[in-house]
Amino acid sequence: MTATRIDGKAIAAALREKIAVEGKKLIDETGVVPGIAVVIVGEDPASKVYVASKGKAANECHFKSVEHALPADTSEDTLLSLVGELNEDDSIHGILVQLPLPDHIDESKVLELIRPDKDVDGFHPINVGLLTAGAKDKAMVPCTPAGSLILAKRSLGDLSGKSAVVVGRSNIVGKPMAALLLAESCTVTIAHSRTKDLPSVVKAADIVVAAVGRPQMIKGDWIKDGACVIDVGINRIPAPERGEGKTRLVGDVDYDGAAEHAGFITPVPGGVGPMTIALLMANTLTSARRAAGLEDLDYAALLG
Ligand SMILES: Nc1nc2c(c(=O)[nH]1)N[C@@H](CN(C=O)c1ccc(C(=O)N[C@@H](CCC(=O)O)C(=O)O)cc1)CN2
Repeated sequence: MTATRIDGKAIAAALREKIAVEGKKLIDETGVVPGIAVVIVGEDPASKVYVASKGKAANECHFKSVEHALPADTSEDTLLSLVGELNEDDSIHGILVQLPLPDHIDESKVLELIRPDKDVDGFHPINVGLLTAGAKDKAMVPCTPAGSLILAKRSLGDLSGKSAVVVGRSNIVGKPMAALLLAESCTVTIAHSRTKDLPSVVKAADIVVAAVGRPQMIKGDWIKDGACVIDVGINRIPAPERGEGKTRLVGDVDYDGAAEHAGFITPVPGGVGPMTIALLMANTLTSARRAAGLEDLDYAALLG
């Protein structure tokens, strides 16, 4: 079997276009301009690229977009004060603090200060609790898992009764992904570094979500024939074949090997990553619509 490649880049672009139309409609009909503030601390090159992409996407969606770039030695108190100001700013509907933060800043303190209704990352304990309690319609859902779910549903249709394995138990991806799959009535296993016989656990799954942060760790012959493989990993590895000192991005899955078994598979780059940014725009629009007293949009349905 040769898998169908899931074109996350194209799907994300289509979704951003739909959001731009809805953003414009909201502005024209209510005067509410969706506003997002992205805060970055330090000089991490990858984080700078992601933050720039978020600003560009927000502009294309007709949103107000504000970037706060703080030096790496910014104190925790300074960052907390900024978040406090953004919480009070009525023109800002979404606040995102780019992760990772420098070691001297307590990440959970910062994330817990963001007002839950402006928490477009979905990392605040209130949003985590709503999602875990099965009330995802009231929550802000983390962008990467929400985007991954859209890709899986577009590939397989109804996920009810399917077996899913999420490899990785991070708060950002693994745990919310498992909650979303459970809400779709999948039978969900969360696998991690202590899981015994990981290849067999993966082999049993109709849906494999790889979010472990280890380049090409999941091998092709671990994948069940016809499975849907969603690769969340973004790892930069040396690529001497491209020239001295060159690198390339790979996922957590051995793409070529897995594509021989899977029915559907996301590439890296061009799979889940672009969906993360599209869903951030979706969450910002949701927050602005809620502030205007409007109901939530169904972004999967909007995509058609
Ligand atoms: N506050 C947050 N911090 C981080 C998150 C997050 O969701 N919220 N996720 C990641 C980084 N991230 C968004 O912030 C992100 C990562 C990757 C991509 C992406 O589009 N990747 C491209 C490849 C880009 C490249 O060439 O490097 C792809 O996969 O095609 C978007 C967003 C950690 N921090």
